[in-house]
Amino acid sequence: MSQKIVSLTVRDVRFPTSVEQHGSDAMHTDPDYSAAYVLIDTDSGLKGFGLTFTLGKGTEIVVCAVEALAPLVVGKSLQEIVSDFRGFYRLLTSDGQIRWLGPEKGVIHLATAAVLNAVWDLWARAEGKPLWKLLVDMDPKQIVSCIDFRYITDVLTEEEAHDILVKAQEGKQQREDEMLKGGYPAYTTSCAWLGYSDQQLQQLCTDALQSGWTKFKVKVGADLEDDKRRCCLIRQMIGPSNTLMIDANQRWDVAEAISWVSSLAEFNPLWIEEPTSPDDILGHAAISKALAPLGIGVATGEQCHNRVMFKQFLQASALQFVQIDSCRLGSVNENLAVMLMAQKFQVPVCPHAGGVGLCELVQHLILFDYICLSANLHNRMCEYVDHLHEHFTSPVVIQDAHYMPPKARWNRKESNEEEVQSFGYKRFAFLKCCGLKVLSVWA
Ligand SMILES: C[C@H](O)[C@@H](O)[C@@H](O)[C@H](O)C(=O)O
Ligand SMILES: [Mg+2]
Repeated sequence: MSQKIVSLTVRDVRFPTSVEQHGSDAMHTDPDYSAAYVLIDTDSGLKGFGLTFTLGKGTEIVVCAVEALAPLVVGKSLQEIVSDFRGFYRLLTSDGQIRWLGPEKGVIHLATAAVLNAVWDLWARAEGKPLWKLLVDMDPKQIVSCIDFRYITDVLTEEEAHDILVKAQEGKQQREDEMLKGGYPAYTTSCAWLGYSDQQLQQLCTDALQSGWTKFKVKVGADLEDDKRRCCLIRQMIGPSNTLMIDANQRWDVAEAISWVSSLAEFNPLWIEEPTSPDDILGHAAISKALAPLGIGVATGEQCHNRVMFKQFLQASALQFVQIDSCRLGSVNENLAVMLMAQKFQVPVCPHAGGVGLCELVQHLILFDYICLSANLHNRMCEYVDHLHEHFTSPVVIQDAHYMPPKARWNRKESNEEEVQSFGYKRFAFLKCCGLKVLSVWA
């Protein structure tokens, strides 16, 4: 069957997370976790679901951008798209009248991600596999055929990428079995959003320790004395051997970042995340260099808007942890490019997932990264936040602080609408929202 795409619709979905300060940080003090939520319909009845993560009012603009891209998608068949996925990626990112808005950055790139995430979902459903499994089962040639290597061939050519993937085939089955059994290691950010009180932080940390969490991220950057007190509190609670990370969400200038983080070095953080402007590659390099003697790495990526930026971060040794994001970059296609470059530079990938739906999405990418690329778990972990999973028909499964791979197989022939919304790349069918309850209040 051709699976011709007959329509693409997009919804503005918002959650009032700011009311209880969930997701708050030094720059986003009142975030309402939101999504531009895309539905692709085909002539066969098969659907694809995709989203991009945004905050509150900004969602309106992303929705407009998705609508602007829709004519490039409607009328194409899934077969046509995936037989030249690189070409389709370029089509979406190179439109003569739209690319001026980016190119490949900002609102238009978030929209590209939402659309492509839905296309990947459609493909995974058509194959009857969760997305990670679709990727893991693809041969290296097919994987590289999805990637646009334009602007990165000075660091990674198609041939090199292919060789990296071929080399990593060894032990692949064993790693897949290992993941199915024990899952991929995760860390939690949910104990220590900036707007949480000390009491709340302590309670959440106690609960998290009891549930088996060993790696914790704390928001910092608004007030140094507050940061010292909160880091001290959490370090005391988790003990010296558990892992602590800190995240400033772009709050500082370069020199300020170095001195502020040096003052927090006694709490032994593994990384400082987004210490300064996400675009300041050389600034991040300076911070990395200054903090290396303290044993503190620099992590960034949630607002690193494309593969070219990641290329330069890697070339400049400006980051020690690559935080890919399934919605900031151009979906799976561009994330594959970044994971391959990270592998070449031997820098660990630790995906960003602080938002609605990001955990559900990015788990598929990190499973691919481990099984088909890195074969390494040292200093590698995927972020987890404990919010809004109830809005997904199949939320992520965390066991003993590990992401358990989605195992669903979707059989098109036996499906009904409920099943359609329950399997595949993700299952980001926000049932409650699509019932418009949340939408009508918050949109
Ligand atoms: C506004 C958001 O919650 C951010 O604070 C969040 O994505 C964060 O930077 C993270 O690393 O999870
Ligand atoms: Mg962050």
